[in-house]
Amino acid sequence: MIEQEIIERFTKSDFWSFFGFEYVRCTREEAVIRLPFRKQLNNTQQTVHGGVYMSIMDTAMGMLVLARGANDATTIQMVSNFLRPAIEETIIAKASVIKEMRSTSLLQGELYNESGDMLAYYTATFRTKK
Ligand SMILES: CC(C)(COP(=O)(O)OP(=O)(O)OC[C@H]1O[C@@H](n2cnc3c(N)ncnc32)[C@H](O)[C@@H]1OP(=O)(O)O)[C@@H](O)C(=O)NCCC(=O)NCCSC(=O)Cc1ccccc1
Repeated sequence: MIEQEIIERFTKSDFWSFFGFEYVRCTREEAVIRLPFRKQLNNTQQTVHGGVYMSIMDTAMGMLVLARGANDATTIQMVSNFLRPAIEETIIAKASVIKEMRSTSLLQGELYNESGDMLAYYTATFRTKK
């Protein structure tokens, strides 16, 4: 059972509204959030900044780890494979758990545009407290 309180803690945070994330779903299997384009997210090449890619993915992964029952969690490692620039388009982040261990969780994630093209692929490790 997914903790609604965790989802609300994320969606009501200042960080969430600063970026303009939109909640799609969070099940035990995956967390999905969206980020509609606005020009403030662009780098100087007029593509969405790589740090924005990592921010939405870290947020989706953090939500999933906590919603699955960890009392506390923090990212200790995250690898971003930037596959395609986002040019004036909505970004969709999908995070899932590969393996939950005693004190760490291994996650994977993908970013897509609305056409279904993969923009980036992630693996990350979260330190967790049960
Ligand atoms: C807490 C800790 C990770 C480690 O505590 P410390 O006191 O420094 O060290 P201590 O020695 O006590 O280690 C304890 C245990 O940990 C282990 N270990 C340590 N390092 C590593 C490693 N690199 N890799 C693997 N394991 C490691 C160590 O072996 C030990 O294991 P043991 O207990 O013997 O089995 C600290 O370095 C830290 O806060 N880093 C910053 C994290 C941060 O800022 N992330 C970004 C913000 S998150 C975000 O924004 C997303 C989000 C949103 C919402 C919700 C969720 C997520």
